[in-house]
Amino acid sequence: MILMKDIVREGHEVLREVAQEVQLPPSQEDIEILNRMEEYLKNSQDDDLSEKYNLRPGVGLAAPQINISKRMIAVRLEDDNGKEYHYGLINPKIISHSVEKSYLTAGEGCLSVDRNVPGYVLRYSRVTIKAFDKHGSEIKLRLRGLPAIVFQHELDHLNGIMFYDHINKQDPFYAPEDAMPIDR
Ligand SMILES: CC(C)(C)[C@H](NC(=O)Nc1cc(F)cc(F)c1)C(=O)N(CC(=O)NO)CC1CCCC1
Ligand SMILES: [Zn+2]
Repeated sequence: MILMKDIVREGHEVLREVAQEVQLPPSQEDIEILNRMEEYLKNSQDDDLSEKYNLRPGVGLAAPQINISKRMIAVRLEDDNGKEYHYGLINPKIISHSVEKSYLTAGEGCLSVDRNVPGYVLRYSRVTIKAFDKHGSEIKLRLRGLPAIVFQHELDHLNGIMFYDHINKQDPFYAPEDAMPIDR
């Protein structure tokens, strides 16, 4: 199982690389990696297991964060309506997005960043993502709200982008008029 020691922290070059596309259909090895990433999120959200193994509760994880420079991400969260988003995606890409932006009013953190970096991270409010699942089938996801934020955060990791790269240097809490705040 993935433990916190397996999650690379900022400063590790793999977090600044553009990850490699995964060959389809995915190999057993790649499927196993994706399963372990999904399992980490599940374990980290289980009160007993997260305490027992000292896991930081995560809602998303990208393969580069476990030092695997491949285009795979795992997401596990529920939105405000209780809809579950449990996904393991291969070669995800945004194929369309809103002009409007959204941001978490609490700012963002990262499992690979052991410090607080205050400021708003502006992201597209709505995104359509095309990806492949572990069976190699193509899937399309239309996302908004917190799920859209999480998927964009994970996708950034596949392109070597950290959340704080988006924070306005002059005014970290700058948000355009028409941006939509999302409270946790
Ligand atoms: C780094 C950490 C703080 C653990 C963060 N969790 C998180 O934001 N939880 C959360 C947020 C909400 F808005 C509502 C709620 F119910 C729980 C997280 O897992 N990640 C995953 C990560 O680092 N992936 O690489 C960072 C998030 C920041 C915004 C999207 C993902
Ligand atoms: Zn992150």
